[in-house]
Amino acid sequence: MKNRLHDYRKLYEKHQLLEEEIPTDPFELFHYWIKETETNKEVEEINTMTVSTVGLDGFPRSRVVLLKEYDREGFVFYTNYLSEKGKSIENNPKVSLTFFWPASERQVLIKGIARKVSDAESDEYFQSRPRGSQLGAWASNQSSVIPSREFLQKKLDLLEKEYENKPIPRPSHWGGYKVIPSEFEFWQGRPNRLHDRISYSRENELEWKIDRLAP
Ligand SMILES: Cc1cc2nc3c(=O)[nH]c(=O)nc-3n(C[C@H](O)[C@H](O)[C@H](O)COP(=O)(O)O)c2cc1C
Ligand SMILES: Cc1ncc(COP(=O)(O)O)c(C=O)c1O
Repeated sequence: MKNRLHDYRKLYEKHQLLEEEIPTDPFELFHYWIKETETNKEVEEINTMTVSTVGLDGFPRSRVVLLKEYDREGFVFYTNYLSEKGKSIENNPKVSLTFFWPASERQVLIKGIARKVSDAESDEYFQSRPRGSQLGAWASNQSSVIPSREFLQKKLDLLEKEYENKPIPRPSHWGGYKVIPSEFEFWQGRPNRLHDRISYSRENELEWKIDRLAP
């Protein structure tokens, strides 16, 4: 059976991205796009991004994570350092991030190097999470094969008893990565599939080369 999705056809026409209107600093444009998307209250989880890594087997692998912080240096997400992605990053810190905001017909691609954030930063973020999520980080040996759902639940039950009325420390294998970009691409959907694509490549600490790419 062939399932055709040919009739999904959206015309992109909400915005444009023109050289004369963009900042020289890609972080500024990213910030502007996030802030603008945030004003649309119908958009959920604007901080989701796809992080792609190169696995130990040489294959790329992508998965969604939550962007928790960004500044003029980079983009931070939190995860298990011993997960598949954690092991991949330790072996090869070259990653890409992809944001897709359908409501504003925009995509942002980022190429960069992932570095662990400091223990102090990871501790601070971990302590801000709900206790359930903190215990979840202890309970889940992320990416490993487990026998059943019950196995996880039992671990959680034991952890709840162990940490009853006690602060929950951050597992040393759980923390943040900051992706330091060397390239950004801002994609704005336009009619006739002739989208605007503006790329920023890092030239030095402060300067970026701006190019328009064919859609
Ligand atoms: C909306 C959404 C947000 C997620 N956020 C995170 C996150 O911030 N950190 C994380 O480790 N996994 C997050 N996940 C789960 C990951 O997609 C993935 O399943 C998990 O990190 C294991 O990936 P790996 O086995 O490739 O390392 C999220 C999934 C979704 C759908
Ligand atoms: C496995 C996993 N770890 C971490 C996170 C980040 O969650 P939090 O917002 O609790 O830090 C998520 C979010 O979905 C997740 O699924």
